[in-house]
Amino acid sequence: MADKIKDAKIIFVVGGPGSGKGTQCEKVVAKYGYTHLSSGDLLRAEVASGSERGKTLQAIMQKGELVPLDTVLDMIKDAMIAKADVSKGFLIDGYPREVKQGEEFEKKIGAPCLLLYIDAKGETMVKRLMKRGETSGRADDNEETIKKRLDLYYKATEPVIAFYSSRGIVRKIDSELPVDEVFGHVAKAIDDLK
Ligand SMILES: Nc1ncnc2c1ncn2[C@@H]1O[C@H](COP(=O)(O)OP(=O)(O)O)[C@@H](O)[C@H]1O
Ligand SMILES: Nc1ncnc2c1ncn2[C@H]1C[C@H](O)[C@@H](COP(=O)(O)OP(=O)(O)O)O1
Ligand SMILES: [Mg+2]
Repeated sequence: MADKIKDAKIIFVVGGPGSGKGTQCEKVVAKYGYTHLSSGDLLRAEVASGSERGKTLQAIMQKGELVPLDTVLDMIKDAMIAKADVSKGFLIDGYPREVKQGEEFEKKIGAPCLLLYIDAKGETMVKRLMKRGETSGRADDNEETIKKRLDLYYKATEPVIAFYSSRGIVRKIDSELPVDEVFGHVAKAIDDLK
């Protein structure tokens, strides 16, 4: 496994709920052809399959909590293996959500070369998620769950940024700007890798 993907770049995309991670990842895919793996999307696909495991996951996500580390890491790992031969880079979106997830990822898969920290204010994220909730159909895009997700982000995920900052691979991106301007900064961070 580690062998197969050793030449591919691994980029962690971290930010609060509704900060714009998915939006920016789509644009990176379009410009750079990297493989986008969103932990949330992988989990929602499992829920959509109607499996027993999916039902358990749905209940956790609806409460705004984190699903067990092993579940999400296995899903990401399987998805990476499936693309290992063709991918020049992986965008790991929504992972790690706590420091422990980062440590386990590195033990089982490899080290990231960049962490894109997609940063928006709490009130901005809430506004965007309430708007997204009008059409997303997502069980967690409602006021009560959004508040829990935000609290958990500040408590569990922000320490991830400090953890990787000490390694010098964090690029903080101001996501209050319009989408294309945000992408300008994202693209710069990726271009600087070369
Ligand atoms: N820079 C931005 N300016 C305004 N709206 C944005 C911006 N980035 C994302 N959005 C909107 O905010 C919502 C959340 O974005 P999304 O990419 O799904 O965030 P995340 O994956 O971090 O939860 C979406 O409805 C998206 O269209
Ligand atoms: N790395 C991870 N560890 C544990 N749970 C995760 C996870 N990634 C996603 N989940 C679960 C809990 C999240 O509240 C939910 C939705 O995640 P998401 O789609 O990444 O949200 P968003 O893009 O709005 O930030 O899925
Ligand atoms: Mg997302």
